[in-house]
This record gives sequence, structure tokens and C-alpha cells, in this order.
Amino acid sequence: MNNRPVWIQNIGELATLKSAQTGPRIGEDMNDLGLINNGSVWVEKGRIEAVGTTIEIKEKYESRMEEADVIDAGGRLITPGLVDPHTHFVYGGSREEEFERRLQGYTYMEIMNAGGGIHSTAKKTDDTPYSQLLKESSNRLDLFLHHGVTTIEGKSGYGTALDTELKQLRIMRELNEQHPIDIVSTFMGAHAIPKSFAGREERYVESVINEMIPAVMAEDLAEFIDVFCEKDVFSIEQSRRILLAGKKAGLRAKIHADEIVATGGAELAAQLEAISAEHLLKTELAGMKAMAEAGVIACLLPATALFLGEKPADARTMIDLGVPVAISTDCNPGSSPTVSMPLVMNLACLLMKMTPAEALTAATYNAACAINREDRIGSIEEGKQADLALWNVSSYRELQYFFGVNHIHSVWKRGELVINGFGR
Ligand SMILES: N=CN[C@@H](CCC(=O)O)C(=O)O
Ligand SMILES: [Zn+2]
Repeated sequence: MNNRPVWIQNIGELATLKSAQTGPRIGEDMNDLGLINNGSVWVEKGRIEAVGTTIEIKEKYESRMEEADVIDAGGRLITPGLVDPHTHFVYGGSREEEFERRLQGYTYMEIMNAGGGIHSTAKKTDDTPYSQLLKESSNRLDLFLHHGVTTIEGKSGYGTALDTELKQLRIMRELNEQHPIDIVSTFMGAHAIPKSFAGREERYVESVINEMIPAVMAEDLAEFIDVFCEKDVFSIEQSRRILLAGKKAGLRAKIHADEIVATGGAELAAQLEAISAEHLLKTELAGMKAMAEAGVIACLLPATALFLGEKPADARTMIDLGVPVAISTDCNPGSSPTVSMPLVMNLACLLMKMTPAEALTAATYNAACAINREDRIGSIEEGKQADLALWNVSSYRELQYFFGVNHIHSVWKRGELVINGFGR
């Protein structure tokens, strides 16, 4: 830990995301970025001590300037470190052959029902030794960091049995200790019904409830539970039982809902007071209204929609109804092989017609809310972790507009410069 204070000054545009409102931002508040022109941040012991204009911070810390490492941001943009609230980043192998098959016309579910898709990654993840899986996942985290991401959520769910679930979750725990990125873990044993349980689907649901959840809790390996609630995967009733069992054990609920077919997953999320519902490509108005009413965060995944050739989620209606919206990469080898939150922000604007400001809110503060971390990350305010991203552009609008490029310059994690673009 750097014990010297860090004074970052001459920030052309500082998007603090600070707001008088508490809880996830909804409606017009998603456009309020708490912007400061010619901004400055004073960081001490990994925390943000003060935020203001360069002149204000200079005056406030005049007597202590000598002690500080002084950084000139050169008129660039600083945002909170990006938060990716939905990933499956611990996995073995790759699925580029399946990508080609989909380009030839096979659908995602056809491939999965024929034993490919999630089943193929589960088999490869079973077969990848712990140390190799750890190394490959750590390399992926490096890529996330190079795209300005300082916290991610990670899900288990690639395995044909409990031991692979535990392997994935233990890897996330170990990486959380080793890697600069903070990892928040979700147990997703209900991602696919293993082929060995064909015809005995109920038996698998029972095993998730009676064997897997207790084993995960015994090692305190997860904070959230998630289910792939989908036609031909887990039904509404199976999803309800699994999520209720998780909640009873102390996990907060998330749900992959209405991705391929509208099955009522959004309504279930509202009934169970899930913290978030994911995908929502096919969600109907009633489901959106129920989510708005219950305060469930919509975690939207435009890179997945693009990669699967599906129409993206109706973010505009959700925002207009008061549903809090977050966005995420959904990094996984089948439906979204990307680590780029900057790309996801571009796609949120281009495909879902979110404003540049809404996309930034969805990738920072609201994303932090979707993983219950808004008390410490997601905005640049006094007392929060000094997780900061410096971009090689002068405004957030430019970041969202000049697309397909990684504009990252430097990244601080808890006040430490972990990606250093100075001098280039
Ligand atoms: N849809 C379910 N799960 C993942 C995809 C997993 C895979 O295809 O490997 C998702 O969120 O997109
Ligand atoms: Zn997912």
C-alpha cells in the first residue's frame, strides 16, 4: 500500500457519479453524473479523502502538497473504476466452432440441447486442473483491468458435478485475494441440467438445493445465487424453489430471465425481491412494471444480444418505467466472449438507445448496486475506495461515441496505480 497521499489534478472532466439520491439511480437521475470540470481528487490510504475542482483541492491541502505524489491528468476524463456485475469468467476451453455453427444458422438452444453450449464448457471446465483454470482466469482478469474494470461479479455454473462448482468458486476466492480486481461470487449450480440427469431433472434440482447450496455455504464461497430460468432449462417453479432455498441459506437472488423466451422470469424476480434480473431480452411490459415496483435492477447485456443475433433488451421502456438499469459484459465463452465494458457502454448507446450518461451510470453506480457494493464503490466520493479510471479522452460523451477502441490510460485500485499509462 502506498502510504503517500496521491493528488490527481487537472482532470478535464471528473464524472463523480455522486448524487443526493440513495439506492440505484432511476429515470432522469441516470443522466446525473455529478460532473466537475477541471476536477481533482485527493487520495489517502486507498480511500478518497476529497473531491472538488483543482483550485479547491489545492487550497484545502496547500500545507500538505509536499507529502503527496502529484499526478497531472492532462485534461483527460476520470470516472469511477468500471464495475462488471455479471460474468462467467472462470471457464475451461473455448467455443469458436460453435460460433461458426451459429453463423451457419443453428440456434444457441439447438446447440445446447444437442449437448454443446454450456454442456461443452462444463465438460472442459471439469477437465481443466485447478492451477491451469486459476491461471487462465487470472489472465482474463488482467484483460478486464486493462479495460478499466476494478470490480467484477463471477458465477460458477460450468461443471457437471459439485466438485467443479466448488473449484470455480474457490478459484474466485483465491483470485479475489491475489488480483487487484475485487471479485464478488455467485453460485450458479442451476445453469444447465447435466446430461447425466436427463429424465431425472427433478433429482438435479434436489441436488442443487440439498447438496450444493449447503456445500457452498459451508465454505462461505458465495454471496449470491443465480438460476438460468428458461424454456427447456429451469422452469419458473424449479427456479423459484432453488432461489428460495438459496435465500433461506443466506444468499441474495439473481436470475437469468426471459433471455430466449418470455417465461415470466422478470415477474418471478419481483416476487422474490431479487437484487437483479439478467438479460430480459423478451420481457413483456407486465414484467418490467413488476420489476420497477419491486426495485429489481435490470442487468442488461447488449454484447450478448449482438453476439446471439437477438434484438436487445428494451432499455428505454425500462428506464421510462423507473426500472434501475445496470449493464455488463456477461463474459463467457458461448454467448459473449468479451471483457470490454467500454464496448458494452458503446453498445448500450448504439443498440439500446441509452444516453451516454445513462450508459456510464449503468456501468458504475448502478452496477455496484447490482452486487450490493454501492457503499464502497461505483462513485467518486469522500470515504469510498479510490478505484479510478483515467481515459484518453476529454469527456464521457467522447468515451461513448468513439467506439470499438479501448481508451483506457491508467487505473487506480484502492489508490494504487495498477495500470500506468503515464509517459506514453
Ligand atoms: N444464458 C445463460 N448463461 C450464459 C451463457 C453461458 C454459455 O453459453 O456458456 C449467459 O448468461 O449468456
Ligand atoms: Zn450470464
